Amino acid sequence: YVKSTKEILEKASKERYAVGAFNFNNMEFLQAILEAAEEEKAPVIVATSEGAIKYIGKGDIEAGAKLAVEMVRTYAEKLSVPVALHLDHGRDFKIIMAAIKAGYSSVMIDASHLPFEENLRETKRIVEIAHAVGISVEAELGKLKGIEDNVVEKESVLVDPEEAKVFVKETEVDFLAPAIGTSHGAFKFKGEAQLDFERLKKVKEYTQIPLVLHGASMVPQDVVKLANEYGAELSGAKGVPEDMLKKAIELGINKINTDTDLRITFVAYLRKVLSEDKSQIDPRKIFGPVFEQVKEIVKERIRIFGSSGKA
Ligand SMILES: O=C(COP(=O)(O)O)N(O)CCCOP(=O)(O)O
Ligand SMILES: [Zn+2]
Repeated sequence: YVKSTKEILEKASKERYAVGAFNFNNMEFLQAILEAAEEEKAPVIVATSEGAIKYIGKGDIEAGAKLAVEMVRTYAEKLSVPVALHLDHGRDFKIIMAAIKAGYSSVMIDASHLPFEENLRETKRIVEIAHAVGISVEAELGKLKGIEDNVVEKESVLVDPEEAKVFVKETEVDFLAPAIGTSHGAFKFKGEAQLDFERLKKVKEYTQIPLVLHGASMVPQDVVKLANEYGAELSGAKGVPEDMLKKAIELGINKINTDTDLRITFVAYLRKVLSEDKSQIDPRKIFGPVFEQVKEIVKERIRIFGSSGKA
């Protein structure tokens, strides 16, 4: 059934577990994510980035947002688990408004590329509008970038817990994504994986709101190897280790954005199915087994996040 992002995340924050926020760009990814949540009896957040809305609407933003909402509602109303639809990395005011108008439960205003004061002003503006119509808001502080062990870079890239305290108080934002060293995609971290847990601990203490981890894909090496065996070129791919994810959840992360793990699984098994079933032309017989695997990786993530059985 459909439930608000805010209710889903406040329960997670109180009970110290995390809920997956899985991105989708088409019907099959959405089906796989929702089936996984249902089988794990877990609450789930499904998310579209601005690029996903443009892709679903073939460039027509209103149509894309509307179709995303209607696909989610049509599937979710049959499920026994709570589902929320979220706009990921909203930057374009028109797209954020289109998502709110179409019926998204929450929107991210991503102004983290702007100086602190401008990020705060932009976020405050979206919060005022969204809250007026019962929609919750996520914002980001710091930049999604792997960090070396040097102080200067850390200060310019990672979240400043003191700033986070002021930011959340002034903007009344509902969820915060503090940058602690993760980054999007399959090639995270320059050297060894490292996250700044000290900063995360302080941000939770100072803000006491649900926190979000972006760039959280684990990039499983067995799947990367399989993809490469069937012709992909993903050597050097690296993600967030399981023990670090679990520690981040203990320290107060409640929403975990995961896209790359689904993409890598999709690519590995699509290549495998196509190369093994050379006469197959029925998309259902190709996508069927591929998205079974995508469903499985989502179930694995839900179990690691601790939200299995929390519906
Ligand atoms: O944090 C994440 C995903 O992190 P991951 O790459 O580690 O899965 N996200 O917000 C997903 C961002 C997807 O954006 P786009 O559709 O423009 O490519
Ligand atoms: Zn992100």
